[in-house]
Amino acid sequence: MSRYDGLNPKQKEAVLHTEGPLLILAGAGSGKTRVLTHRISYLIEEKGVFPWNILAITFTNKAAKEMRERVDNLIGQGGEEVWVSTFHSTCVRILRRHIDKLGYDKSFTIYDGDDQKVVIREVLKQLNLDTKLYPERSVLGEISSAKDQIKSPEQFARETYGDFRKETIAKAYKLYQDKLQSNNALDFDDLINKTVELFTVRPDVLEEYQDRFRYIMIDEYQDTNIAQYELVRLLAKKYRNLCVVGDDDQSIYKFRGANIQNILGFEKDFNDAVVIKLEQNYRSTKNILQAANEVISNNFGRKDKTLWTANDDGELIEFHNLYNEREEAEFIAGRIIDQIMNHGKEYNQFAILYRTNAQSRVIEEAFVSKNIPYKIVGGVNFYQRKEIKDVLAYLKTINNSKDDLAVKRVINVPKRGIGQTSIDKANDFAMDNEIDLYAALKNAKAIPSLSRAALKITDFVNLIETFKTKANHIPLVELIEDVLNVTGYIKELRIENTPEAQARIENIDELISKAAGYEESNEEPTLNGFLEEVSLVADIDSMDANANSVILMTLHSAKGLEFPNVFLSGMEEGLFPSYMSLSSGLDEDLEEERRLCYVGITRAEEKLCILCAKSRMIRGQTQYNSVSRFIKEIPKELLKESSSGPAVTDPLAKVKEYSKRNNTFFNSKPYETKKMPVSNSATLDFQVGDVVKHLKFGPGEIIEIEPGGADYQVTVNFTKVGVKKLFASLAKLKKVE
Ligand SMILES: Nc1ncnc2c1ncn2[C@@H]1O[C@H](COP(=O)(O)OP(=O)(O)OP(=O)(O)O)[C@@H](O)[C@H]1O
Ligand SMILES: [Mg+2]
Repeated sequence: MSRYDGLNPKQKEAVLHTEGPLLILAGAGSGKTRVLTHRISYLIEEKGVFPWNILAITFTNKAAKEMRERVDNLIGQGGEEVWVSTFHSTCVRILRRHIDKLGYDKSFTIYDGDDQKVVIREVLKQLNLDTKLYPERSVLGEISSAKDQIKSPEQFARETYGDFRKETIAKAYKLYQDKLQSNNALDFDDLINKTVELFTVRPDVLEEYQDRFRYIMIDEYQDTNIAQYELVRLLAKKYRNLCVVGDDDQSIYKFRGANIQNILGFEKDFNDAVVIKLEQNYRSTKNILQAANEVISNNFGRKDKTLWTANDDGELIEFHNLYNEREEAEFIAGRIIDQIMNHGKEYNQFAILYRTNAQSRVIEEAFVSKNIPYKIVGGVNFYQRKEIKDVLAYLKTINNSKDDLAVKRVINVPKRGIGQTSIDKANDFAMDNEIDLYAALKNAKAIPSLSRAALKITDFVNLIETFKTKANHIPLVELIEDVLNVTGYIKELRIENTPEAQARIENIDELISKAAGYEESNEEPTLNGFLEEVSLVADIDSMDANANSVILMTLHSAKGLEFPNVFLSGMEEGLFPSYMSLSSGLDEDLEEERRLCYVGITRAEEKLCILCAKSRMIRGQTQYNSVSRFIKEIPKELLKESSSGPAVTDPLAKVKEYSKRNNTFFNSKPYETKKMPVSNSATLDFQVGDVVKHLKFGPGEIIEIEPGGADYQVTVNFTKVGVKKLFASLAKLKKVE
């Protein structure tokens, strides 16, 4: 039996169709990603294609890593020669070799969102623009969307002629771009656009890559933007072996320029494309899949698809309407503990998904107080932390001293008596002479009115120069340690000796471990390579599938992933669908939210639990929102209220919870009021004085039983762990006869 027999006939057809354009358009969990990995192995093993002739593009680094693992498992040796990477990493690899042809240095730096903000701030200042009228974020947003459409500053200016505001933004865009170039830096959008530019101005380079990537595959195709599509179109033009897989119902990045038209455009640009539809879902239970199908069927203007599954019906979908966000968090925590203690589940089988990053904090707090290990994906990224950015800025300065931002970040960190005025003078000097800041610093003595600061600047330059020399001879880890010691950075933290400083030291240690790992896993580790790897790590990479912890992330980050148990939290009007999508009044915005909901529901394999809160603190204000319309779109026979109560620790909250369950739960039609099923506490089979056994704590004696609203609170004196108060319905105590 061949490994391809495990595929259904449609999937097999897609795997076997290797020559010419192919579009696989299919719903969630239908095996699109699986088809791609099998296709790669089929090309290599059955068609004799060289691994290095294959390019597979995924949406996140995490997805690339997973695909790489699957490919390695399928084909073993040689698999590592296949390029499996995101659009951004693919472009970085190409640009590192060829960007000099566009007038950049090959050691260019990649700017993240924070770096971009620093640059745009300078731009707005230089153009004397009022940041109230031109907020940084919105100017950056407009620049980014111009870049998504591959519009140069000049083209943008031409198209906006006559519109004063846009003309001003065009000027800002131009200056922003000039600054990036003189810093020898690219932002994330540039990575794609510069590669397209390279391929356009240098057909010879394009052809080299066309010959290299004879077989191209793209996952999550529905979320590519115009620039990315152009890149693919160029690469695939010669051999036309392009296979894209996607689901128009999961297009959730319109705000980043993703363009559903690309799916339609594909059929136009490659008019002989074969289209294959997959209709069987292998991921979810019947109930979960039906709920997803029902919700998405409310969108108009979609390609109609019928997705079915041979999986079991599974459990009903739970829905809980809680009092506020804290109770929601407590509920989730209680439920997870119950599942772990009484149902043999593991932490890593749970994922909590939410619409906005800010929702995670309360859930995190509940988890911390209950000792639930968790990993948060997104939010404050490790690489956004001050100390990490500082150390990296040193490394960037050593690697590419044209990077003015990095130089400015470290020139007086730790403090070495170089004040802002001196830095400004050096900066002016650099601008006047059209050189980079570091070059100006090297010439400090020539800068007028620097006086004593010139000496200190020269010391700084000498320090960096020593590191530069060392960088070529010593391992990366040693270089980082050297930087930390010689500059006194670590000493300063040690002297500070606060828990916060300690945490910073631990983070730096973590970065050193990261560098050591990089050196071990790369045959030719370089400082440049390390910085590149680090700057490409999207938030999602902090997720380690092997770690046994609960995963918290936004719905956007969850795309393509699957988990046995999923909690969808904060399903309220104004939060999900978002206030923005409701207030715009545009159907397309609401439909994008609904697609996001479809993505969320279809992440669940076995169990889905949907939550909402009657009141919620958002940006410091309590809001009272009604139940999300998306919940109302799920047929009520698929929903149920769970039978075990939440682990509410505050007794008053428990009473509130009880009255809510019996009076107000589901009070908004179309749902009927459902009575909380009598919890097992009503039939307690033990009394005070009995010896009982607990799954985790072992044997103990019942000291007290207190009746509560919906449950009993039982006080037990355990032989091993002492006195504990437990909720009867959660604790599952067994009387020892
Ligand atoms: N023919 C098959 N037999 C058994 N399991 C399958 C088959 N096809 C897919 N699966 C399993 O179904 C699950 C979903 O597959 P996959 O992740 O490839 O779907 P997808 O279409 O890419 O989903 P999404 O739209 O969410 O990205 C995976 O666990 C996969 O291993
Ligand atoms: Mg997929």
